[in-house]
Amino acid sequence: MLLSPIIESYALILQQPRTGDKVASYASALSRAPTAGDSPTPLSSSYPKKFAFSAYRNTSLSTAFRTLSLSSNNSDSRSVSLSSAPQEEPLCPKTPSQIPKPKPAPKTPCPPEPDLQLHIFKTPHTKYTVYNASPGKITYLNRYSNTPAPAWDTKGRLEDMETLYSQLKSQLDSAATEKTGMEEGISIYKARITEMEQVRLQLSAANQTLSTELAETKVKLSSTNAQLDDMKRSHSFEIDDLRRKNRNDFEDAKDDHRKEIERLQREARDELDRVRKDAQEEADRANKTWREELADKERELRAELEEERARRLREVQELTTQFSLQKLTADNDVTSKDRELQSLRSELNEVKANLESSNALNASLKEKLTEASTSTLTLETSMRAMKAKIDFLESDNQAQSQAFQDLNQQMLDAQAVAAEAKEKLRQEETLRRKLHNQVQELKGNIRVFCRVRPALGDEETKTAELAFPDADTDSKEVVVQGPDQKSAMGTVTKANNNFSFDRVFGPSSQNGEIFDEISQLVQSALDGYNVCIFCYGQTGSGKTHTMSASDGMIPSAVTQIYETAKSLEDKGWTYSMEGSFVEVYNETVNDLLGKAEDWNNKKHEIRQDPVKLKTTITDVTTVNLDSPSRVNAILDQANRNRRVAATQANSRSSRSHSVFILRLIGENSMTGERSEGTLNLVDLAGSERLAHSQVSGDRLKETQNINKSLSCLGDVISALGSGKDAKHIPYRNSKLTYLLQYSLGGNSKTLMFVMVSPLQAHLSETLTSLKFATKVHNTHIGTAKRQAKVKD
Ligand SMILES: Nc1ncnc2c1ncn2[C@@H]1O[C@H](COP(=O)(O)OP(=O)(O)OP(=O)(O)O)[C@@H](O)[C@H]1O
Repeated sequence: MLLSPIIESYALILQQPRTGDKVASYASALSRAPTAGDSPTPLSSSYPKKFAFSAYRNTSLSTAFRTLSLSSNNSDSRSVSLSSAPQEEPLCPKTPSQIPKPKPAPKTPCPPEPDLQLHIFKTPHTKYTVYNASPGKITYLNRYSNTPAPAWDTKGRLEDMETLYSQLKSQLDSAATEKTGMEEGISIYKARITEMEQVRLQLSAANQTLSTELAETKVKLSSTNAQLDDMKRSHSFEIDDLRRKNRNDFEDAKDDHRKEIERLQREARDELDRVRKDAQEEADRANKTWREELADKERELRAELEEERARRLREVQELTTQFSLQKLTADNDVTSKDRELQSLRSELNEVKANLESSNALNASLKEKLTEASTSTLTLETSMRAMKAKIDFLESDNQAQSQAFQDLNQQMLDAQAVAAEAKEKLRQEETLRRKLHNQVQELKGNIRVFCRVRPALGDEETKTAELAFPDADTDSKEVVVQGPDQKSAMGTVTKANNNFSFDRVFGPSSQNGEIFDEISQLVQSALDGYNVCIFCYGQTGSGKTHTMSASDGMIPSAVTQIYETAKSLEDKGWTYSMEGSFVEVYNETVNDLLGKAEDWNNKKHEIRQDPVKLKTTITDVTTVNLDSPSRVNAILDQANRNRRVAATQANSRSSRSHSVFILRLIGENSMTGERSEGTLNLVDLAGSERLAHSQVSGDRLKETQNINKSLSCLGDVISALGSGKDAKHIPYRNSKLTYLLQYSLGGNSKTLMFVMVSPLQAHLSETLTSLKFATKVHNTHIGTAKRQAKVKD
């Protein structure tokens, strides 16, 4: 009975799962081992013996013995054993190194536990088996018969007990030995634990050190990161600076490159100018030759003329003397004079021929200039090619730098040459102006052209007899058959009236043809001279058609001036054109570009500037002619105003003089020269004679005023021809002559168109007009001299 708790403890131990944690299981079993007062049963088996010792470690030997004795008294068994106790490794190794390491759980399932049996062997003849058939029940068996042991076998039991005692003692000894071993093991464990503690402390210290180092390393790392960031920032700044610098360098290089290209282009242009200059030089040489020839001719002609004049004067004196002395001799002298006159005529013809050859030279010069323009075009083409070349060169700067330098040199040379060419051109233009003026002077500063208009509509049958004998050659003569004349004998004859002018235009002539003849005068206006072109003739003779038709003198002159001014821009000239258009009606000046309604209210005064030789009209409209098309608008407005002012029976254009005043101001930016010319284009009122017009009242007054102003015009021209001083020229006698004061006489150039109607009904007026024109034609103004003859 006393052994049952121990057996139960064993059973519990044996029933524990076979895990590695045996120590915990045994401790648990011992915790339930009998305490003082219990009766432990010593174990004889070798392996559980240790635990028996443990079970009794707090029990005295006597108590243990007694307990066993008591137990043996109640049983036949002499020994106790655990028949099915597992033979496992020792639970408590002797050294720390023998501490069992946990083993992994067996992979195969454990075999089923057999019924627990405890065998205790005491003597050779007695056997006690403790059999635990069921919990709490122990049976003692005879060792031989394996039947329950008899209670009476005391001796056997004592022997068994002695045996058990000796066994117990030896077990206790061995337990003590084991205890010592275990204590040693414990001390070893302790030492080991101490060691491990030290190791742990060392490890802690090392850990601490490592932590500190880690913290320091972290600090260093963060400072390194900060440094790295700083470096990155500074590096990025440096990169930015470098980029900026690179960009600036690139821009500089680009600028230099662009400048280089511009310079090369300039040089190319200069090269072009140089080539142009070469062409110009060629023209200059021809021009120079021509000029020299012209100068020679001019000198010769002047000398001849002077000589002829002196000779003629002498001859006239001689003839006069001889005429007074001998009449017969005078006849001979007259004959001789006729011959001389003939010779003079031939000389005059010669002079004219020379002039024509000069004109031909002029034309050839023009051709050369055209050639020069052509070569300029060629040069422009080559310039374009050069530009393309420059573009190509741009693509490879490095390789082309040498070529650029060469080009640069060439262009510098060309620049110098171009400057020279420009200077020569300018000199050429100055010379051309001078020569042009000389030619105009040679032609005469007053010229008369005659124009016969065609018969219109049903006028064909009523025309007068007009002939143009030299129409195929000079076109200078017109022959008008006069009215019937009865002789004393009663015969009726018709006299031929021959008129000779600078140029005669027949009925088939067109405005364009006429303008060609006067274009040189327009050029003179551009060169700074005052020019006056007026149309004289009876009503309906074609004055307005010649002046103001769409292809008339006024539009054509403006167009030519505009074009010439543009072409002179190359030579440094800039022109401004101002136009005004007035009429002189009944000795009053009206503004044709103003409002016709204002004519009665506005008074316009003519003001003269004797210093600048300039005429101005107060309060008159002045239009800036910035394009040729403006002139048509001006002419339309003038016509509208004239229509408003006209009465039913009185066309205003027939009864007033209209004056188109074009002021041309040129400035040369190269030379600083300035020119100021005026072109007056005058459409005179009808020149019908008072006696023929048979009018009265207002019409009479108009006619009187017209005749007065036309007569004054004749007087002024006559006075100019007689060489009178400017002070004695009667400009002030009429508004018309006063207005044209600085455009008639002096250095000015005058052209009169005498307009002729082809009608028989107008014959008388035609003859009167032609005679007046002849008078003007015979007037010599300025340096050029003219001679003309009129045969009645
Ligand atoms: N050369 C010409 N060719 C064709 N028609 C012309 C020519 N000359 C004049 N005419 C016509 O003759 C007519 C009269 O011409 P215009 O009006 O020019 O004369 P005018 O002398 O100016 O007259 P007015 O003194 O009244 O102004 C117009 O119808 C005009 O078209």
